[in-house]
Amino acid sequence: MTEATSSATQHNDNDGESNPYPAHWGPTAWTLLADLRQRCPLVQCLTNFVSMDMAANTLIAAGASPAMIHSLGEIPDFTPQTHALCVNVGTLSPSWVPAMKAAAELMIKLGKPWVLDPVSAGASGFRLNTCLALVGLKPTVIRGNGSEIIALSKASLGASKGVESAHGSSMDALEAAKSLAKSSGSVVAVSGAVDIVTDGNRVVGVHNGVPMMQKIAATGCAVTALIAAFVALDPSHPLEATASALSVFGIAGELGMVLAKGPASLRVHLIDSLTALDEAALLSRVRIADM
Ligand SMILES: Nc1ncnc2c1ncn2[C@@H]1O[C@H](COP(=O)(O)OP(=O)(O)OP(=O)(O)O)[C@@H](O)[C@H]1O
Ligand SMILES: Cc1ncsc1CCO
Ligand SMILES: [Mg+2]
Repeated sequence: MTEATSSATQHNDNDGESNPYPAHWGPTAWTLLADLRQRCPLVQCLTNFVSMDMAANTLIAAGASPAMIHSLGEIPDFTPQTHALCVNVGTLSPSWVPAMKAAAELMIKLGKPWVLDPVSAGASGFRLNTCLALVGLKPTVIRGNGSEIIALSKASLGASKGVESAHGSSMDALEAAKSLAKSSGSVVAVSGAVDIVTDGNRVVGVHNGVPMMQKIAATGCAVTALIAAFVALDPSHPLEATASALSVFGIAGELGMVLAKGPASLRVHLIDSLTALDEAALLSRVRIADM
């Protein structure tokens, strides 16, 4: 047993009342990851230039198949072949918007899931209006940091540190996340030390990951792509799929951290750990709780 696995067993050994993490979440997350590796869902990503590499490698490490195909002209032929779509506005320019809308509309028409990452939604009017229009196209899941979810929920420009959250805790965005989930019909996830996932009524917290994950560009974008792959497997249970993807990605970070010397090597070891993640390590580390 590695050092990482042995310490994990201590905090998730189902020792009755002292353990706040219901035992069903481990098998739920493992079943989805095993299914993902078996079915290798094709995930189309219209994503920002910074995240293309990290998101593609995260999808491959998990067992999915990424395609960073974003031109409007290819959508009618290509998008129907996909199992899920990820739209990320990180390096938005006006020429990208028609393709984002067309791909999302086509997924809805085909009854397939799509996921929105509203990077820095409150940074400018153009970005906010684009994100609000995309929310109107009924994403299955919206995943952002605290500032992004608050800006979307209030439909107003707001404080952020560029693409990073200006809010110290994801909990600051809990009410905004619930309200956005209710108004949009989407599952909403807020990343942070504890990732919050809500459908507007039910709320779960995912207590996996390590703080250094924030020091790697595009970990948030990568986990949004991973959520798209998980939702492809079971589109009728997006809350379970989203919480499981966040937990699996966080666990890969925890395991990677054992070998990492800093953010650059954590990035490498996170991808390696996600590739190698087995049932025993996953079951001992999943930390998802009702809130
Ligand atoms: N303090 C923390 N402790 C543990 N995990 C964290 C912490 N902060 C963030 N994470 C994890 O890091 C990942 C990225 O979350 P973050 O909130 O930094 O996204 P983001 O701001 O959208 O990132 P980016 O825009 O760079 O892609 C998530 O998987 C999240 O769970
Ligand atoms: C740094 C950065 N700028 C636009 S998108 C992006 C990646 C993290 O969201
Ligand atoms: Mg982000």
